[in-house]
Amino acid sequence: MWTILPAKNLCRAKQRLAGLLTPEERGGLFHAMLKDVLTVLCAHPAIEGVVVVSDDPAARRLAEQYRAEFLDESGLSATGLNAVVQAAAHRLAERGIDEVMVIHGDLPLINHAEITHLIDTHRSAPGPALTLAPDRQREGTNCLICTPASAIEFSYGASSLVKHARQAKKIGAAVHIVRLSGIGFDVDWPDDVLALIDQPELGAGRHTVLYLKDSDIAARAKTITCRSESIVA
Ligand SMILES: Nc1nc2c(ncn2[C@@H]2O[C@H](COP(=O)(O)OP(=O)(O)OP(=O)(O)O)[C@@H](O)[C@H]2O)c(=O)[nH]1
Ligand SMILES: O=C(O)[C@H](O)COP(=O)(O)O
Repeated sequence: MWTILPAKNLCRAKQRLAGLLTPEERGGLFHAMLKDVLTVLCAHPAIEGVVVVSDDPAARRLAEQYRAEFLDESGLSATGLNAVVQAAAHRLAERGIDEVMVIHGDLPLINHAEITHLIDTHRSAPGPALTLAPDRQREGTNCLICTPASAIEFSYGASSLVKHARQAKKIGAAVHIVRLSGIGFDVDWPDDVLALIDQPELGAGRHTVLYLKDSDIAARAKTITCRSESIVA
C-alpha cells in the first residue's frame, strides 16, 4: 500500500478559516496537522511508502523529516486537487504500484487503528475495490483506497463521496464506505477548530492540539464564543 498525501501551499491553505485565523496561523495549523498525519502514516507497517505532493518547500522539509517521498507539484503539469492526485497516482502506477491510498492533510485525529481497519476492509475480497472514508457530513472523501488506482477519475469537490462511489461502479470495483470518527474529522471551518479547542482530550499530545494550545488562538476563540453567546442572550 502506497499513500498519496496532497498538501496545498501553506500560504493558500485553509481559506475557510480566514474568519478565525490569520494567514500565518492557517499555515501553522495546517503544518501541525500534516505532522499528525505523517506521524501515523509513516509508522504504519502496512504502508510501504508515503508521497507528499505539494509545491511548498515547508512540505518538502516535512517529507524529508518523516522519510516520506516528495513529489513537486510544479513538475506535474497539473493544477487543482483532482489533477494533482491523478498525476501522482499515474506516477505510482508507472512504478507498478496500483494499490493506493489518498488521504487529506487536515485530519488531526487520524489514528493507527482506523488506518488498519480501512486497509483490512479494502483487502477483504480480491479484485478491484474502492474504499471510502467520508467526512462527518458524509459528503467529502477524507480518505480513499483504490485498486487499481489508475482506473479511477478523482472527483474531489462538492459531493465527492457519491461521485467516487459512482466511479467505482463504472470501473466494476466493489465499494466499501467506512465511517470513522478520527479520519472523519477534517478541519475546514472555524467550528471544527473550536471543537478541538473545547475538547483537547480528543487529540491529546498531538501536534495540532499542542499548536492550538501554544498559540493565542484558544484565548481568541473563547472571546468569539462569549461574544456570540452574549448576542444570543
Ligand atoms: N498539492 C495540492 N493539494 C491540495 C490542493 N488543493 C487542496 N489540496 C489538499 O487536499 C486536501 C483537502 O483540501 P481542501 O479541504 O479541499 O482544501 P484546504 O486548502 O484544506 O481548505 P480551503 O482552502 O478552505 O478549501 C488537503 O490536504 C489540501 O492541502 C492543491 O491544489 N494541490
Ligand atoms: O471532496 C472532498 O473531500 C473535498 O475536495 C475536500 O474535502 P473538504 O472540502 O471537505 O475538506
